[in-house]
Amino acid sequence: MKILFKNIQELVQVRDTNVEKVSGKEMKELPSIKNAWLLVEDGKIEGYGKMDSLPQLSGHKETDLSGRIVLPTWCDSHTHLVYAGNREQEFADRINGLSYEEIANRGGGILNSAKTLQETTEEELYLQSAIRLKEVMGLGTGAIEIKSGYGLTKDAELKMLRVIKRLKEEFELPVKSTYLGAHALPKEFKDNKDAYMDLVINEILPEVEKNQLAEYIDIFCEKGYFTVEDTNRLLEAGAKAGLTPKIHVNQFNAIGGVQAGVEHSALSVDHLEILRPEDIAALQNTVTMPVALPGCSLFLSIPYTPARAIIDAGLPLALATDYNPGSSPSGNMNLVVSLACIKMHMTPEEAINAATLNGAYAMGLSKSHGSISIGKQANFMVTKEVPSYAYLPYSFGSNSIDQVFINGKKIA
Ligand SMILES: N=CN[C@@H](CCC(=O)O)C(=O)O
Ligand SMILES: [Zn+2]
Repeated sequence: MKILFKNIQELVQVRDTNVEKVSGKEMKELPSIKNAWLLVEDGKIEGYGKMDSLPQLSGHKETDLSGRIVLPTWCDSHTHLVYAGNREQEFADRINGLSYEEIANRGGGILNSAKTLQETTEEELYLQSAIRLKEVMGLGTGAIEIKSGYGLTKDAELKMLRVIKRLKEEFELPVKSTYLGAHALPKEFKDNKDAYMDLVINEILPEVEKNQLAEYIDIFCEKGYFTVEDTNRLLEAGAKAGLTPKIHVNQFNAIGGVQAGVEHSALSVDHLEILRPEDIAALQNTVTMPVALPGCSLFLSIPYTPARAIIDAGLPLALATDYNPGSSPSGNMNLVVSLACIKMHMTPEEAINAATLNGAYAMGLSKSHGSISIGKQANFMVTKEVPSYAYLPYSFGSNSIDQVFINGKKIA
């Protein structure tokens, strides 16, 4: 069945399918068509153009979108959406003066979430996660990556990854899965990190590979968590198991994680709140997408990723939510796009490019998602009556998204 959307006030992010990411100055350009039509057939984008070029059609359904803007759905390339319970008590502790690091050192933080998750059944974990996924889809997310890393035992890591697999099977949007066994060191391994790395690499990874539970591999490369040596060791083993790296680096300290990611042809290096000129230099002419997570900077009151330095150096940049219970308990990409404009000095065009096409690239999806292009999946969102696309980040905190379509089907 063909569906025609007509009289669209502005159709945003229209591109040839062969544009897989945008970098540097290109990020300021957001190609769009005013007073447009969009034709969808069998879940894919069949055509688009200006209303005065609308072809003769028959046997199709029509929807009038006067006054509405249409954009591709958000591509959220970094989340920890599968988790059990919440950590609002630690939130209160931080308000009362404890730092994220102090909370982690007291056994809170990631280890706190891991304890709760280990005690939660697989079914319950699925149900909690499915509620979050439905919520973010309603806010315009049409492709998502989800990590393990709150299990930290063989059973619990595999439980998380099976839940991600079930979300993949039961939801229409593409879900990419990342194995993050090396997220934090469990208490039992406090004095023996190598033994934990052995578990992550020799016990859990083979199961992940055998059961095809992940596409990507991740590690928290950070002082007090895992070193560059741990990162190299894990990523080598991951490559043998067919997993591409997407790694946590430079959140609190720059210790060489960017360089390690680039050397292993990481698809993305994420966080980058603390970035040195040599880290920016290392990213030049590579396949690695830098990913900023401004929700985490807001929530933890840490620096924002220096987007201007990255983009002005000619690099691409993607934006993602980092949705997780400890450092970014929001999966709202609209808020992320607003924060990028307000706090990271990105223009609305740069922020929308970063949250759509470049986000798709950071999940290996830019051939099928992230722009309005003929042959791509018809994943798009329709705004309420708003004056322009810049109104979306400008009106931070308001929900300007009225309808969401995944594979041409209205899901919200
Ligand atoms: N930094 C490491 N992992 C998560 C936070 C985990 C947590 O605090 O639960 C992040 O990306 O911010
Ligand atoms: Zn994260």
